[in-house]
Amino acid sequence: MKILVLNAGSSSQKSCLYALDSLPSHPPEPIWKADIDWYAKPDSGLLTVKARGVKQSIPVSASDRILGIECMLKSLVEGETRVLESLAEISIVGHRVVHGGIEYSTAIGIAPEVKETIKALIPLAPNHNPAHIEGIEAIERILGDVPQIAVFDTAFHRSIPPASSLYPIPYEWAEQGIRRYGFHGTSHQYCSRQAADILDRPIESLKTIVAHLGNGASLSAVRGGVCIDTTMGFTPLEGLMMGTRSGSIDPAILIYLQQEWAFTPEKLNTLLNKESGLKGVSGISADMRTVILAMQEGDERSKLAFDMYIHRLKSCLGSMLASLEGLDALVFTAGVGENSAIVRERACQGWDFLGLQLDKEKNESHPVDTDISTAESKVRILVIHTEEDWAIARECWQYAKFSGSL
Ligand SMILES: Nc1ncnc2c1ncn2[C@@H]1O[C@H](COP(=O)(O)OP(=O)(O)O)[C@@H](O)[C@H]1O
Ligand SMILES: CC(=O)OP(=O)(O)O
Ligand SMILES: [Mg+2]
Repeated sequence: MKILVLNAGSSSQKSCLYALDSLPSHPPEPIWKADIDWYAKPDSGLLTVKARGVKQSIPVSASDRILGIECMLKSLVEGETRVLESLAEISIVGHRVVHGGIEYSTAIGIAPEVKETIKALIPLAPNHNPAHIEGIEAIERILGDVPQIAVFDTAFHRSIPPASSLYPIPYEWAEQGIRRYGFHGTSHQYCSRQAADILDRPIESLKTIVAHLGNGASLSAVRGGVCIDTTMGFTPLEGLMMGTRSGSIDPAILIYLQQEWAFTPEKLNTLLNKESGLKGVSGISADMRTVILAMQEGDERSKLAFDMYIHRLKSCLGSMLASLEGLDALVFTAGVGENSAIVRERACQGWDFLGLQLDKEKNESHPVDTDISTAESKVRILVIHTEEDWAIARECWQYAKFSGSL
């Protein structure tokens, strides 16, 4: 079975193709991978395709994204990256969908009403849900009625109990859907299961915190495989300090900026989502690598941005720890979590009273899917390569199996 996965972000469209005869226990390599960076150049995007040992870069239009996605799919059947005779060989398409609202707690086939719900949720995920709709409509146009599945970032967090999923605001607002949804759920779920596998312990016995630190960043508290708390909220803006997002700030700042500085909601949205976080504080970059380099070269604002990032990460770790009332494993994942030894080191400092001890050497040895705590540590510290695309493909496989199309 050929499963195509589309993972649309605000600034990129990632995609991969899996060819499966059976469901493997470990993530297989996709046979084709593509990535469109819509902002690669001021006037055009850049498509990068990797397949059959070849890497190709092709400029694509950024003003008509559906055309760009068409170009990406053509590379499956044409040229040096060709891996299919025809696009009709694709049996099913899985989409990462960031916001599923209160409506969806599992993956679901994309019927017209599902598409309408994803559209209706655009105000709650303005940087993500429009891109998912583009991806779904591009597939409809190019592949006709191939089954499409939505796998929601919010689904894994539906188990969070009301004491942590509701805000202390007029209760009627909660009844209208203003509550914590949480995001990156596919990654949190995959990593918490993988942690149990690596530790060779039943997931039911584990209290785990997953730190998904990418461009967007969130923590989850997982008890016995069930999510009980997370740092992102009604939208992916709450919680940790991120690349370009502020994370949590006093809500009265927004009232002040509107009343005293005449900021419009649109302006606030752009400034808090795209011009804050590491980028806003350092004034240099949203990319943790660049901020660390500048800090090491003596740039004061980059040092401040880094210190704030760590402070907020540790505060939120404390909050997840309180929800779990204990901790067996702390997992680092996503771009920053998997690659930055200094972020892991600083995040793990000061928890001696918990018996949490990082092994410095292991931490600096580019660890993947491994334990980086000392033998004496009472809490295991793991680095896990997140496999959101594979988790989505697996959902597609299961959906196809149970719907009888396998
Ligand atoms: N070696 C590294 N050190 C620090 N940060 C890194 C490193 N490699 C990647 N990153 C960070 O990872 C981020 C991207 O993470 P990723 O999980 O791919 O994000 P997303 O899926 O949200 O786009 C980049 O912005 C970069 O800051
Ligand atoms: C929900 C979210 O923040 O996603 P990403 O990290 O991909 O931007
Ligand atoms: Mg990501």
